[in-house]
Order: sequence, then C-alpha cells, then structure tokens
Amino acid sequence: MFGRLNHVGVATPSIARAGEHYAALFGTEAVGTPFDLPEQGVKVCFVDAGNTQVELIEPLDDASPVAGFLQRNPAGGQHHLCFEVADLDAAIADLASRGVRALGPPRIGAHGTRIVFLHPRDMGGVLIELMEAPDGGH
Ligand SMILES: CC[C@H](C(=O)O)C(=O)SCCNC(=O)CCNC(=O)[C@H](O)C(C)(C)COP(=O)(O)OP(=O)(O)OC[C@H]1O[C@@H](n2cnc3c(N)ncnc32)[C@H](O)[C@@H]1OP(=O)(O)O
Ligand SMILES: [Co+2]
Repeated sequence: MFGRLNHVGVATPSIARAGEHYAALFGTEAVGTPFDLPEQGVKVCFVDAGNTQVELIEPLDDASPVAGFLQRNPAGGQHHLCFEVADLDAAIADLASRGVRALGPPRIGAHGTRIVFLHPRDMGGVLIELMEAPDGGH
C-alpha cells in the first residue's frame, strides 16, 4: 500500500541555519526557497537528497504542531516520514480497519497534494505522513 519515501521531515528552530547546514552537505543548489504554510502552522524548505527530500519545518507560532516537538527537542530533530500512496481515502480506511488512527481529515500539504498524518502511537512511535501521488509512489 505505501509507495516511495517522499520526504523525511526535520523540525528545526531556524530554517535559515538548518538551510546553511544542509547546503554544506548537499550543495547550495539542493536547498529550495523557504515558504510559509500558515494553514499548517509551519515554514517549509525542501532539500533535494537524491531519491528523496529532506523537509525542513519551522513553527510559525506557538500553536504550530511543531512547537510542542521543539519544546521537547530544542535543537530540532527527525520529526516524521512521508510515504506516497495511490489512494489516500482507501489507505485511511484500510489503516482504520487495522486500528491505526488518522490525525484529522486529509488536507493539502506542502507539495499541493492531499496528505494525512497517522498517530505515532499506532505506528511504532513514528509520526507517519501519507501523501497522495499520481503514480502511488511506485
Ligand atoms: C502538512 C505540511 C507538511 C507536508 O509535508 O505537507 C508537513 O509535514 S507539516 C509537519 C507538521 N505538522 C504535523 O506534524 C501535523 C501532525 N502532528 C500532530 O498532530 C502532532 O504533532 C502530534 C499529535 C503528532 C503530537 O502532538 P504534540 O506534539 O502536542 O505531542 P503529544 O503529547 O500530543 O504526543 C502524543 C504522542 O505522540 C508522540 N509524538 C509527538 N510527536 C511525535 C513525533 N514527531 N514523532 C514520534 N512521536 C511523536 C509523543 O511522544 C506522545 O507519545 P507518548 O506515547 O504519549 O509519549
Ligand atoms: Co511532511
């Protein structure tokens, strides 16, 4: 059901500083232009990492879903994994039948496609994001 790893979400208190760090690792041209996603409460910056991306996320305010994570991890850290799926609604229904909770209804994510998050407690302690992709990630 899950397809390719679309991105690894990395929370950071400063996308400006994290961007410099990743530019030194992947090259300046790999670091995209940061943009705000106010409806998701985050500033986002994608770093091209070959066969996937690193998604740097910085809270826009204290109400951001990333704010709690940074209170627990002030320097930032690995936040979530995002996998592609062909049919998000079918994936949500199948996972629900296995007792895996979705965190709210699908919404539009940073790539402009429908996404949903799954509860970490139901996924072995890992926050998983599912992103609907035309080819289902295969
Ligand atoms: C959508 C735009 C963009 C994209 O790619 O398109 C993004 O990815 S934006 C990413 C930021 N947005 C989100 O993360 C939305 C979904 N997240 C949430 O709803 C919350 O972060 C939530 C519910 C996962 C955690 O909420 P909170 O930080 O308030 O902590 P809780 O005490 O409620 O946590 C409950 C439970 O989950 C564990 N936890 C929390 N965060 C993580 C994490 N990143 N990875 C793994 N586990 C996590 C926490 O330790 C608690 O576990 P417990 O068993 O109670 O110890
Ligand atoms: Co993400």
